[in-house]
Amino acid sequence: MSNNDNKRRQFFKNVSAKGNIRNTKEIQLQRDFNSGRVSRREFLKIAAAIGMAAQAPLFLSAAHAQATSSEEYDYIVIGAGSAGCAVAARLSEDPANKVLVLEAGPADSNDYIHIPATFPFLFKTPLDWNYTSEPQTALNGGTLYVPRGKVFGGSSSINAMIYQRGHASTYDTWGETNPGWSYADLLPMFKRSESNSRGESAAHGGSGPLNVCDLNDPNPITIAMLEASKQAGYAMNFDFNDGDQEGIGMYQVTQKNGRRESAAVSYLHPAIDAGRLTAQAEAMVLKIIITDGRATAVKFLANGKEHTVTARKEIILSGGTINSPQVLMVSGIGPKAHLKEHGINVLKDLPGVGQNLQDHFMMPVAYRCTQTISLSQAGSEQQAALYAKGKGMLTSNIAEAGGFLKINPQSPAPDLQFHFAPGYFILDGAGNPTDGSDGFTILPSLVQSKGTGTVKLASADPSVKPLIDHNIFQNESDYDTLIAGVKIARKIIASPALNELRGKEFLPGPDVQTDEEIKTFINKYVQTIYHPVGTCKMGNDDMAVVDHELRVHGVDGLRVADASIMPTIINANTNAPSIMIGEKCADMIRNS
Ligand SMILES: Cc1cc2nc3c(=O)[nH]c(=O)nc-3n(C[C@H](O)[C@H](O)[C@H](O)COP(=O)(O)OP(=O)(O)OC[C@H]3O[C@@H](n4cnc5c(N)ncnc54)[C@H](O)[C@@H]3O)c2cc1C
Repeated sequence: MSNNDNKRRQFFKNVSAKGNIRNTKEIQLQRDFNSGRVSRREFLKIAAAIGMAAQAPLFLSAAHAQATSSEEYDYIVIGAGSAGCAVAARLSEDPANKVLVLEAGPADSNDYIHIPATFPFLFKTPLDWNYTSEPQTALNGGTLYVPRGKVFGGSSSINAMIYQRGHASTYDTWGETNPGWSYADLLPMFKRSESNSRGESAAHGGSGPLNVCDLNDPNPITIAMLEASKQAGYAMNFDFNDGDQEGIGMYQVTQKNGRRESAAVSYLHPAIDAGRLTAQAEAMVLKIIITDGRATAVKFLANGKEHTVTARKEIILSGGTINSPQVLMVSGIGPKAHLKEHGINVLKDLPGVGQNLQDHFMMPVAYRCTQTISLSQAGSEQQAALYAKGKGMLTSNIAEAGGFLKINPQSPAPDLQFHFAPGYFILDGAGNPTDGSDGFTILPSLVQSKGTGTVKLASADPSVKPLIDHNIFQNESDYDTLIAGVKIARKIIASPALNELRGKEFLPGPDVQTDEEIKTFINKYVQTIYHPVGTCKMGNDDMAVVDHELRVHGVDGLRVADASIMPTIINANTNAPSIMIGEKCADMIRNS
């Protein structure tokens, strides 16, 4: 049994003992509903009777929404992730639009999605596409783990819930060649999506579907890390999204009452419940069908059978940065020579499909903690009881705080981000000590990496994982930023505010001091921050895949709306921008 399985079991024992997770009756009801033994109406009635009503919409599987080959829709959205949920829900606001969402993964009924602190338990489960990069030259053949949500909500159902938009200058650069994409153009989209618990302001929305708030119960270690940062000389930042990104502070999170606000919770479920759209779970899209240069239908696999549904108006591909280029390529849209290599009939030669992969990279500076107050204690009965009240460690998003600094003074935006975790977070959690000890971690994060990578097909068969090559540290200067980050993390941790909590340095460890030693350590412990973007980039150059209205160049009736369209990576976490892209796409379709 893996370390993760053990943790899951222990955690479940404690939490379910307090009855805060669904009880046996609720689980049985869910099973009966999923298998079709009870109808949706009966489900809601029984859920009300057993006191599950408030949560019931989350557990309503859309498995009953079966699209069949004979059906036609106005819009078909491929992928119920951050962007897909937003675009589909917005399009469905017009009752004249018949909208279908096809999602390869299941509905989001797994408890670990909704309990914030348990998202790493979803890694490498069936709710994760569970990709691994190709061996990386700079890492001496080492690989990077690339989790991607395969479930309603997509990656927003398994992410760390940090709410960030990134620096305005990145969008302004996009806007130079893509009309309508400067930060000033996009701010209304960010605000429209957001309901910030601090209220509406010039920078924030107060009544959008996506709930954003301060953490209900920040860990005392996090508070001490902020104080230590101040002592180390860094400015405090109360709001990273109001135009001034630099400094250190608490992160706002996509949560409500201590529960996750995924794009499915905020956009998709309300639309399903209102009967405005059809969302089909466990429907794996195999191919977009192009007839005479127009995308007309989608072929998908559900319950072991292939179906083809027709789109009267448009198809919107929101499969995410890894899967969207794969779906395009297996459908005949992509670099000619590469498609031919796999025996795919080339319908549109677009050399940029799968190119321009960009990501963020981070690494742990971890210390033992001398008090038993870190997230290692999150599975206790006491914490389970607190969780029932929307408090305690289970409401933690793990990366509770952090900030942004500019290491290279020429950089238009901060190039180094920090993630502060009041627990261990080493090698995607898989490298955490197994002794149950307490610890904390600062993760310096490279957010303006200079290289680009690729997503290529391993096969024409859509069920075969594509080849992901980050080409990490293609540019030697990227090391300098992370090495600077390690030194700053150590400086912060050495500050007096952490005197009562600081144990021994666990990683890199006292022996690792020179730049060369730190570089060797980085090559062993670096990981992605799970922010791949750019593989179907927007623009009008030869390598662009979509135009500024997200329409695939040279193919009618087909748009891409997800993180893959970013021409350059923003310098912060990518969920809110992906949702914004969904909002923007819906707007452009409505106005077309
Ligand atoms: C572990 C983790 C932690 C993260 N932490 C944060 C964070 O704290 N803050 C933040 O801002 N960002 C975070 N991110 C990044 C952020 O969540 C993503 O950038 C964002 O969700 C991407 O949205 P998307 O719409 O591009 O793709 P996704 O949300 O990944 O959606 C793609 C959807 O398409 C579906 N799909 C793909 N192929 C097919 C197919 N063939 N047929 C049918 N369906 C298909 C997928 O199953 C998925 O549901 C994190 C990501 C991960 C994985």
